[in-house]
Amino acid sequence: MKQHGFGFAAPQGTSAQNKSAQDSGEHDLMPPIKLIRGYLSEAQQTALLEEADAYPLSRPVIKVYGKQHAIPRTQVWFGDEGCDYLYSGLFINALPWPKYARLLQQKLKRDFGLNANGVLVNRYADGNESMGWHSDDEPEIAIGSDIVSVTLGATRDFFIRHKSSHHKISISLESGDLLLMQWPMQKEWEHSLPKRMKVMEPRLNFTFRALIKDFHKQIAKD
Ligand SMILES: O=C(O)CCC(=O)C(=O)O
Ligand SMILES: [Fe+2]
Repeated sequence: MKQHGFGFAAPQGTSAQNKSAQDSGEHDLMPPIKLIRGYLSEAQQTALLEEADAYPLSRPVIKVYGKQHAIPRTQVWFGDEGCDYLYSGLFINALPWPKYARLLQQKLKRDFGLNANGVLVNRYADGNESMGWHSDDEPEIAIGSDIVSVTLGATRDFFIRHKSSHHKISISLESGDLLLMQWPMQKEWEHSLPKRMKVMEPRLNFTFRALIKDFHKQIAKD
């Protein structure tokens, strides 16, 4: 792979906050998020996209309402040792961090103090691929931790909906954008990535998460 001589330095002007969140309701109920447009430079985006060409993505089959379905996207989980993830009833062993995903994790630590020890990478081949409504509220996610989502490739709409009022907002996420989902968003809000048939290009999304190390080993012992 080509080497990109840059150090994932802290960005200039990480100022935009909630600006492009389109409020579709009458009231001002807003999820605890921060949106940073253009968080990654073009060079950083290229490095990650090129690296991702070699990621061992798979399309696991999960149970939804009692029926088995192949997920409408492909994914891979990278993380520290002991940071395995049980996601939609699926046990995923952490694979070792690739170089640029690791550099991005370290940059998020510098810029936000984020203690992520794993990242779920989702790839949506085109607008026909999607993710349904859910919260990232698995028990192994460390209490009080934020989740950071970084988008590469195609622009896609991202929905956030309040669990009880169903108040919904839509954010158009573009390549290089970062969405910080702050604790306790996952308790009160769900999110989804709807299908968009006009989108022909692939999109990659990295969600960095802080897991309780050895959570599953602990459970097995109990
Ligand atoms: O692709 C996205 O923007 C959303 C990904 C997501 O919600 C997840 O991985 O849990
Ligand atoms: Fe999610």
